[in-house]
Amino acid sequence: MSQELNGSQTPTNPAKEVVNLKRKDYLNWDDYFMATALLSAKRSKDPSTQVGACIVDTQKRIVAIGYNGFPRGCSDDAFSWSKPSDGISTDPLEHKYMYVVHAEANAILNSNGTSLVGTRLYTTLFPCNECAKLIIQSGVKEVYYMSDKYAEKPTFRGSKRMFDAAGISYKRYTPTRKQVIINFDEIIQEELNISLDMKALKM
Ligand SMILES: Nc1ccn([C@H]2C[C@H](O)[C@@H](COP(=O)(O)O)O2)c(=O)n1
Ligand SMILES: [Zn+2]
Repeated sequence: MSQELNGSQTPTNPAKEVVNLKRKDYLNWDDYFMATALLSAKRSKDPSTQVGACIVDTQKRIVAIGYNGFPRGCSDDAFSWSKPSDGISTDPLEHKYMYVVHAEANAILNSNGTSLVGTRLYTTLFPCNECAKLIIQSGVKEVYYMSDKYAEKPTFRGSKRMFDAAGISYKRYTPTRKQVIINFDEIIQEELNISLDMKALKM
């Protein structure tokens, strides 16, 4: 028996199945933002610890990224990446700590005037006390970190104390996958294969 539709009804076909080719292994948001922080860290020239940070707004838009490096104009060839434990020099002016801008600080500076109020910061290393001050003052509300390897150092204990007082939440991030691979070669090869296929088809 056929049914008549009145003005407020729309025709539906419950028997029809939607063929959905949506990928299943796409990156989830958190892995994507932490991977962005990790990719950013790859820009760092620090020989011992490369740090990356990525700041994301409530609409899941990346508003800033940064990594640890020397300030603009302070060339990596003129300033040293050594540190006291290297035994190269005892002069603090020869150590990286005097000059390096931390990843989180660089990310905040790179936000270029965009409000960071209510944002979330993904960082590959827990923020130090100096970065914690900037994070708090710029309005970042949440911190996701990968490593807390310096947790026992007073500067890192100090940041937790400030975060607790300021109501900033901080959480160690556990990725949902083992790796994110970016294989330039594979992409180039795929394009070569396609153009070879096209040529073969024309012949
Ligand atoms: N949250 C942090 C902590 C440290 N950094 C930077 C500062 C140095 O370049 C490096 C640490 O060097 P290490 O003492 O491990 O030889 O990481 C940062 O950007 N953000
Ligand atoms: Zn710092």
